[in-house]
Order: sequence, then structure tokens, then C-alpha cells
Amino acid sequence: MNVLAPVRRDRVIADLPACFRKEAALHTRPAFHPTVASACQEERTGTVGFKISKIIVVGDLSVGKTCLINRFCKDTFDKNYKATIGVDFEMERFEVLGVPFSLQLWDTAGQERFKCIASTYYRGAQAIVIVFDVNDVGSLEHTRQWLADALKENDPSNVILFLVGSKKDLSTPAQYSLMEKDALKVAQEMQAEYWAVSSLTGESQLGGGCRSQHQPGQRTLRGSLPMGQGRTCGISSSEWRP
Ligand SMILES: Nc1nc2c(ncn2[C@@H]2O[C@H](COP(=O)(O)OP(=O)(O)OP(=O)(O)O)[C@@H](O)[C@H]2O)c(=O)[nH]1
Repeated sequence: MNVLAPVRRDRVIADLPACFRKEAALHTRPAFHPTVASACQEERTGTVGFKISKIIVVGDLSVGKTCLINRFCKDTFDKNYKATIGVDFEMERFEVLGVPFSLQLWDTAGQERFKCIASTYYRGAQAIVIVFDVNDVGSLEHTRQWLADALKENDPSNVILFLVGSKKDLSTPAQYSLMEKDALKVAQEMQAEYWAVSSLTGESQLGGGCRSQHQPGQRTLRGSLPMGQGRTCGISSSEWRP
């Protein structure tokens, strides 16, 4: 008996969106392998079963990792800072091309003293989200180290990377465009997709003037955080061959 509530409408992905930048994309095909697609449609997914992918969110202390996850999962924002102790996690259910799919979002502590505990949860990630504050250039510089640490526990050729600039609402357009140049450079080096967001307002914007395939109305953090929208993390056509 299925005791789970239906998947929320904005978590139902009926068409795979095109990748935004090929060099930062793990999946460059517009759809699953035809055999996979027909097996999903005919519910012959057999041994593939229920899919879970793990996303880890890393970055300096107080850059807004918890707020980003809360906006995405609960559509809430808390202006009071409560440091994450070690790690925390949320689970989000999706339906991708008719197949149930879940994301585990691991929120890790940015404080140095908890780094040791948090890093024990890095292993087995399909996507790494490295967050920095667009108003704090130091936090952008530290993203390289956060990525290096996360990649020690993961296979670099098999993870999708996102560089996310947070608290965009606190910067003026002039300040932001100065910062964006540096952020894009770092994203390019990392081969990550770059997004700028505000968890306070719910706005999310793909960096570098890349065009999104999505409707303007969809581009809010709740429905379209990078991890939910740009790609379907963790799914590869080879994995999904029935
Ligand atoms: N104005 C504004 N403030 C934000 C935004 N995101 C987070 N904040 C504030 O920044 C502070 C830190 O946010 P958190 O999400 O707790 O930061 P964190 O990165 O999870 O911090 P650690 O758990 O210590 O690693 C809080 O006071 C938030 O309210 C944003 O988009 N805009």
C-alpha cells in the first residue's frame, strides 16, 4: 500500500530541461535513452526502483546554506541566524518522467570546529552545491577549498557542481555585477553551473547571461532551485537502463 502523499505539482518533471552550459553538464542529452523512456512510461522499471540522490551543501559559516534549503523545501525564510551543528538533512520527493525520485539535501556546518563532523557526511554525493555570500568576497575565495574538501570524498567525474551566490537582495546591481565577474571565473574553473539567489525574496538567477529554458514565473527558489531545475541530479541514462 502506498502511504506517501502525492508528489507536489512543482516537483513533477515531465520533460528534461536542456542543460545550461555543456561544459558544466553531466547530462547533455535532452531525454533519457529511448529504452529507458519507454520502460518508465510502461512502468517496467523493475530493478531500478525508487531512486535517491544525495546533494551536499557546503560553504563558509553564515553564507545562507540553511536558508537556501529552507526556501527550497519549505518556502520559508528565517532572518535569525542559528548555526548548523554538524549536519542536518531534508528529503524532497520528485517525479521524473513518471518515475518516483527523491533528493536528500545535506546541510553542513560552515563553522571550522564542526568541519570534521560535517565532512564525514560528504561521501556518496551526486551533486555538490558550494554557497558563498555575494557581498563577501572572502567567502567566494574559500569556495575552492570547500570544493577540494568535498571532492576528497567523491568521484570528481561523477558529481554535478553548482556554485551559488546567496543574499543577492543585499547588493546593489553595480556591486553585484562586479562580484559576478569573479564568481563566473570561479565557476568556469570548477566547471560548475553558477546561480545567484536570494532566500529572502525567493529570487534565483542563472549567472553569465545564460538563458534558461524555463518560464519567468517558474524561476523562483521554491520551484526551481538549481538542483531541481537545471538537471535531474543523479540520473544517468546508463543507470536507468532497465
Ligand atoms: N538578506 C538576506 N539574508 C540572508 C539570506 N540568506 C540567509 N540570510 C541570513 O544570513 C544568516 C545566516 O544564514 P544561514 O542560512 O543560517 O547560514 P548557514 O550558511 O547555514 O550558516 P552555518 O550553519 O553556520 O554554516 C541568517 O541570519 C539569515 O537570515 C538572503 O538571501 N538574504
